[in-house]
This record gives sequence, C-alpha cells and structure tokens, in this order.
Amino acid sequence: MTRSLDRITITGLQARGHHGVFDFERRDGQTFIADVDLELDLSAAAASDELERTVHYGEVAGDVVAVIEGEPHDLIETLAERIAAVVLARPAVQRVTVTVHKPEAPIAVPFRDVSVTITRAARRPADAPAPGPADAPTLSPAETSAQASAEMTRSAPESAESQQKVSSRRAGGADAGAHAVAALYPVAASGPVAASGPVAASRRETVRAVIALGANLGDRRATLEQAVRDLAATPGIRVDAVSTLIDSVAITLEGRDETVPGYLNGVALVTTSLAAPSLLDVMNAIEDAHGRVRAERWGSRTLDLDLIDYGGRTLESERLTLPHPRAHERDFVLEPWFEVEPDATLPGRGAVRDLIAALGRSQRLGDSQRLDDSQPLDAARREGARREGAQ
Ligand SMILES: Nc1ncnc2c1ncn2[C@@H]1O[C@H](COP(=O)(O)OP(=O)(O)OP(=O)(O)O)[C@@H](O)[C@H]1O
Ligand SMILES: Nc1nc2c(c(=O)[nH]1)N=C(CO)CN2
Repeated sequence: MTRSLDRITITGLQARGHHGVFDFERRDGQTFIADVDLELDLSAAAASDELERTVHYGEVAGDVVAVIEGEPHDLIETLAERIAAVVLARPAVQRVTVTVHKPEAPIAVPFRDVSVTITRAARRPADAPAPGPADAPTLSPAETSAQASAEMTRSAPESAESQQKVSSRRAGGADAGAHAVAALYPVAASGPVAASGPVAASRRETVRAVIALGANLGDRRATLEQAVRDLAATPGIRVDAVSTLIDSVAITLEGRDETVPGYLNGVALVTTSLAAPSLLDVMNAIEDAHGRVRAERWGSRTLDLDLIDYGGRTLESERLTLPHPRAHERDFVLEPWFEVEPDATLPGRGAVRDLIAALGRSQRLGDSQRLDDSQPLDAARREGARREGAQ
C-alpha cells in the first residue's frame, strides 16, 4: 500500500524577473512570487535528524529564485513548469505543486493577484526506496535556469566556502609575488554576496565571473571607476579584484583603427549569486546609465561591459554566449585578466597565459600600455562594496 507523502512547503518566495509577453515587461522586469509544496518521504530524516536525508529548503529557495531571475519566458505557466523541473531534479522529491503569482501583471482593472498553479510528479516510481543522501546531486541557481533552457553545460560550481578558500590562496600567492598584485586581493574587505529580497537568508550558490570593461568616449577612467562602483554596490555581486587599466587602439570591424578614439580596458573578477542572465541585465543597465548608445557593432562607446566567463559554464542563447565568443582573440581582455588571475583558463580555449602567447607579438595591440596608477579603480571597488553593505 502506498502511504501518503510528507511535505515541505515554502511560500512567498519573491524575486524580480523579466517574464511577460509585452516588450516593457521584458525590459523593465517586475516582481514574481512563488509557492512550492514538495511531497517526499521525511521519515528517514526525522529518525536520523540528518539534513543529508531530506531536502535543504534554503537551497530549494535559492534555486527557485534563480529560475525567476533567469531566462525570461512569455507565460507564468512556463515559469511554473521550469520551477517544477528544478525542484523535481532533487531525487528525494516525488511531487511538487508550484504556484506563481504575478501581482504587478498588466491587467487594466484593479486586482489583487493573478497566479497559476501546477502539480508535477517525478518520473520515478512513487514507492521506490528514497535515494541515500536525499539531496544528492543538486543544481546550482545558474544551472537551474540553464536546465530550463537545456543549453548550459558546466563545471562544478564553487560554494561560497570553497570560493573563500580559493581567494585566500590567491591572496597568499600574491603576497609571495609582486605586491602590486596582492593589493588587488583584499578578499576580507569585500562585501558579502547576498541575494536580495526575502530569501536573503537562504544559502545561495555563488559563481565566479569575469567581466571586461571598456570605454573610448567621454571621461573613460571616470566611467570605468563608476562602473566598478556600480557593480560592487549591486546586491548579489561582490567585486573581488580589478586589474590595472590598459590603453589600447580601437579595433573596429575594419581592424585596428588609430583614427578612432583609443580605449581604456580592464577586467573585474566578481563573485555573484545572480544567474548569468540577471548578471547580464545588471551589466546592461550600468551601460545604459552611462549613456551607452547601441548604434553599431564594435562602434565607439561610453561604456562596454562584457561577460567573459561565468563559472566555467558554456551557454549559447539568444542574448548570451558563454564564454564570450571573442575573448580569446582580444589581448585587451586577456592581458588584464591574466594580471589579476595568472592561472585563469578560458573554457574551451585553454590557459589565458597561452592564449596571450598565441596572439603573438605582431598581432598584439602594440600600443597597449599599462597605466601605472590604477588605484582609483580599486578604491571604486571598495567604495561600491561599502555602499552595498549600507543598503
Ligand atoms: N558574453 C556576453 N557578454 C556581453 N554581451 C553578450 C554576451 N553574449 C551575448 N551578448 C549579447 O551581445 C549583445 C551586443 O553586445 P555589445 O553591444 O556589447 O556588442 P559589441 O560590444 O558591439 O561586440 P562584442 O560582443 O564583440 O564585444 C548584447 O545585447 C548581449 O545580449
Ligand atoms: N581596443 C578596443 N577595441 C575594441 C573594444 C575594446 O574594448 N577595446 N571593444 C569593442 C567592442 O566590444 C570593439 N573594439
């Protein structure tokens, strides 16, 4: 006889997403709220008092929020289906009921809420024995949105804890080497990486990402400093290190062009709890805030922020390709990256050190030069982190 299952229920999970059929919904985003009701057998966990034998509700909350923040869908029906899929990816969960609320939906008459509710079952026999550690192979927030689009592959995500270890190790390595590099790793001084909103207390998986910065119009240095400040002040983003800035000749569709204003380029290493599409949203918003006009490809711009690497993942979607498809041939990206992460690798391309060597002297931007004073950029990073902490 099949006995009825136990339940874990989380209600009111709130996050900002860009789902909807209207352009303005895609552009501006709005609040979505999810309730999830997991059906599973909790007796082994209750008997042993072991977290490993149940499902960590904090992680589920993080996964759900990542789906809301991730790849936009037209319908809340689709969003609910994606949420159900990531919850059911946890082997212990037999059935899940998902409600997605869209309280700010564009409905022309006063209303309190609109929602959809779906129930989905795992394609596992309901009375099969519960898997060992109930929660075994879990998905990171980024993966969950990736799984939704079924496009992303990955290497293992780094937990906040392992990330801290990696950063500390790097700081030690830097101490042993040039002290200029050590100054770029004040790990302890950086702010926490927290999810915004009601799930801030839940443990969110964090991912290391590499963001390239460039500008060739206006006060380039001031713009790049402000962009670093803006990134560091964004909840869910911690800027761990910034490179010095290099001055480089503009590469246009015609090649090197010295008649076009030259670029200042640099790289920021960040740790983020945002899903990759949400991180790109933030980057685009910062570009827009600096008057970025998207007139022509490789045209002059006040600010360009490119997502070079996101936790080693590869992705090919309409608006985001990971790693950045042209990073391997750009020494204005590779050189600053190498400076702050000498052992970095570009997924599918190899060690950044080797990629720089492969470009060969003749192809390098001969005019690239290190600006000896990049302190303002690091000061901007710290100031942004303080601003985020104060929020
Ligand atoms: N990894 C990525 N980082 C940033 N934008 C990306 C990435 N992958 C895809 N895109 C998409 O590329 C679009 C165009 O970006 P952008 O205007 O910065 O291009 P570009 O700077 O002219 O050229 P390039 O991408 O070669 O630097 C963006 O709207 C974004 O959706
Ligand atoms: N030197 C240089 N040239 C470019 C750059 C850039 O950042 N630096 N960015 C481009 C489009 O993203 C096109 N050309």
